[in-house]
Amino acid sequence: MHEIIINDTTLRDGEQAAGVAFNLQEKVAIASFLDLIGVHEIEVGIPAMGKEETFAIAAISNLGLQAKLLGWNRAVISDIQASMACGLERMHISIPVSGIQISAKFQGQWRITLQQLRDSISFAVDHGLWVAVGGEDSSRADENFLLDVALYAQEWGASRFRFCDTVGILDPFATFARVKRLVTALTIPVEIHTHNDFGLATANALAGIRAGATSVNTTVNGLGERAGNAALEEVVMSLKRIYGVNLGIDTPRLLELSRLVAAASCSSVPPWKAIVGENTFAHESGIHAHGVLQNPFTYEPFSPEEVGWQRRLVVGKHSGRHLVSSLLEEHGIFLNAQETQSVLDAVRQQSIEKKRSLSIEELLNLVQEQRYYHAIG
Ligand SMILES: CC(C)(COP(=O)(O)OP(=O)(O)OC[C@H]1O[C@@H](n2cnc3c(N)ncnc32)[C@H](O)[C@@H]1OP(=O)(O)O)[C@@H](O)C(=O)NCCC(=O)NCCS
Ligand SMILES: O=C(O)CC[C@@](O)(CC(=O)O)C(=O)O
Repeated sequence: MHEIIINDTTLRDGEQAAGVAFNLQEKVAIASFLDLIGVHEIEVGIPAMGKEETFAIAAISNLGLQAKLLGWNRAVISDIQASMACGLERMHISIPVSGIQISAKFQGQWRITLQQLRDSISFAVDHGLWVAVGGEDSSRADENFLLDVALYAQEWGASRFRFCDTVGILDPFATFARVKRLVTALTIPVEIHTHNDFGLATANALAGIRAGATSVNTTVNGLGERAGNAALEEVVMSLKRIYGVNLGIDTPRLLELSRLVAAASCSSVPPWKAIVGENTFAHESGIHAHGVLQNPFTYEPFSPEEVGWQRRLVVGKHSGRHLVSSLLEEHGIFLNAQETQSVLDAVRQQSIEKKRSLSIEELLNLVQEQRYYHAIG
């Protein structure tokens, strides 16, 4: 597959998630960690937001990171000036491209919209800046109009065009077709930006890449507006494991990064969240655990260590004899078939009462209780 750039927007679209507000230290820590694990580009924020944001962005910009840093701007010259004042040299300029957005923001005057885009690209290019343009709501735009905007952006000096599925309404097939059309018509690279309103953000990001997008927006844990964005960890691991594309990202540190962002965003990651959820390499069910005990790949797509986890085998309502025996044998306890079954029955009962799996200590206590019952019975 072609070269793929990860342009992570945890610090911009991620932070736009309702109720999330990173402080200076958190922004710096997240940017530094993204850089440390090898993320290629970071959209650091929106300098037009004012003092606190520009202070944090300037601090990141002064770190001398390897990753390329982009500031997000409206097609407004004062926004770009604010980005320049932070020391940024790469500008992302966003412009609405759908009828509904142009009506709401530019009273339907698409000529004025285009003029503002041209003026802001020219301003940035004249100041020696690298410019990317984002077509906000590209997925709901008239396809010919979208293409015209992208071609104008290219002609006016933009070096990349971002296709945004702003309200996450496309499926992977439609994403592929729309992005392909842009990739075929443009000479500048295309970036894909997807939202998760129907749970398709990662699938759509991959479809965009398959269609020829060479750059993809991600956020850690899929954080972002409404249902969020394509998750960094999902995109990176899908590219690595499904498509065999190694981006040079230190994937064993993805879990640490996820925890950093979860703490900074005061939001916990669901246990079943792909790649970084705590259940992703936990096995409780009897049939699965039996398989995993023979060969972990029976029920794992790749090794847990590859993303920073360790495999967990836990006993609970759905467990079977093989798992119970195996865990007990690790603690030097060898039971016969009947004893194992009675421990398993007790595990099921306790698990239902407690509404969770049991810890190893609880399992060992159960064995002791069972033995006691047998002794007095
Ligand atoms: C950018 C920001 C500083 C502007 O604040 P504000 O001046 O108080 O204005 P509002 O947010 O209420 O309204 C947005 C304005 O930007 C305009 N606008 C929206 N998108 C635009 C674009 N891509 N290019 C140019 N103008 C745009 C709107 O038409 C509206 O203009 P108006 O003030 O002339 O009516 C503020 O919205 C902010 O801090 N935003 C950060 C988060 C955010 O909105 N992200 C969304 C990215 S799409
Ligand atoms: O970069 C752009 O042009 C738009 C990016 C955006 O994130 C804007 C948003 O809704 O916050 C989107 O999804 O359209």
